Amino acid sequence: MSLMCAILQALELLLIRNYIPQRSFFIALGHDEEVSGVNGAQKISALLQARGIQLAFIVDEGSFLLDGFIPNLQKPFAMVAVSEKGAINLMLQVNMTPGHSSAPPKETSIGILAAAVSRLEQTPMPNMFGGGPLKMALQQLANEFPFPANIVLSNLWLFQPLVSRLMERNYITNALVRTTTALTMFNAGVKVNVIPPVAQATINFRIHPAQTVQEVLKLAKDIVADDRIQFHVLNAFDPLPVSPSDDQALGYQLLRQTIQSVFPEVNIVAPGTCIGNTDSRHYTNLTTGIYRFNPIYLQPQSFSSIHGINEKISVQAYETQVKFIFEFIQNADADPRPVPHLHEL
Ligand SMILES: CCCCCCCC/C=C\CCCCCCCC(=O)N[C@@H](CCSC)C(=O)O
Repeated sequence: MSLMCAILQALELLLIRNYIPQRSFFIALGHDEEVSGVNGAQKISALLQARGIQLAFIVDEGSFLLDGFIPNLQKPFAMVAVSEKGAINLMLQVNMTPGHSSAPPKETSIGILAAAVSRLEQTPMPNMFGGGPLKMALQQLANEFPFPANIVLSNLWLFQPLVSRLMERNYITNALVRTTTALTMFNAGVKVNVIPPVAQATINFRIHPAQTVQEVLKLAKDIVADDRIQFHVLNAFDPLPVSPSDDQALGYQLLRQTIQSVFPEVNIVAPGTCIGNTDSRHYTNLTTGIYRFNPIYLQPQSFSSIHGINEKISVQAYETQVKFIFEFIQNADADPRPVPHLHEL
């Protein structure tokens, strides 16, 4: 929400200054972003495609200036998400004969389903650490760590098993190394003395970039291993492709340049994976450069306020958000050539 307001406010400031852009900018604000984007972003994307428009890159929400997420890393760093996890909403259902609770059967629909979802919760999907943006980010961050972590991260060919285990210890970094399994809904029973005929549970999986919808479904079926349980895929999509982050990647380099200018205290800009889902997945038909970055600091203690209690942003952080977008639009307008990568900041 704050990002949307910041975009509009930055545009207003540009208009007040009679700013006339040289290149075309599209501002796409979907009204249903939190519930799939099917009637907003998906339709905007189809309309742009019908008009023959191709985009140099797009920027959406989905990652931050991360502060305190990795133990021993003293300074914050900017993570620009160049990919995004996939997702499956899977509904499990058990149908049993209803009856009077005074003489219950050995197993009920609720008991069978509860055991199944518990198996899913207790059996994490495999740790997929080993490639993609996360490994690149850790290698870029290596020199920011004190000894011996710097040596460990510079030599992932040797220490990969150790690092992948350490990542599992924290529930946020764990989400970066595997497909996550979240039990989000459970419905059964309408009366205290009736054995219910139907029990339903919904599981929200966020798919690691190295896996697919089909692979995760197969794993889930193998873990549940109970023919009495029906599987209904409510909706699903594979992880998003990885956008370029090399020296020639215009969108990434413009973000890096603007981050360095607006947040001079940040030494490292690294590519990463968005663990949530954004509207940007509806725009893969228009560009291969999709970058997710919200120019605000995020600390682990604020993570739970996203979609949680007392979600907020300080006035100062909001002002910086506006400043970032104001500068980013002008930087993107100034020169269509990628900005050379500076290794020493
Ligand atoms: C190198 C280690 C650092 C690890 C830090 C990771 C921190 C990531 C922090 C935040 C991720 C927030 C994700 C934002 C996504 C916001 C959008 C959103 O909520 N989308 C909904 C929409 C669903 S529609 C299918 C969602 O449920 O994801």
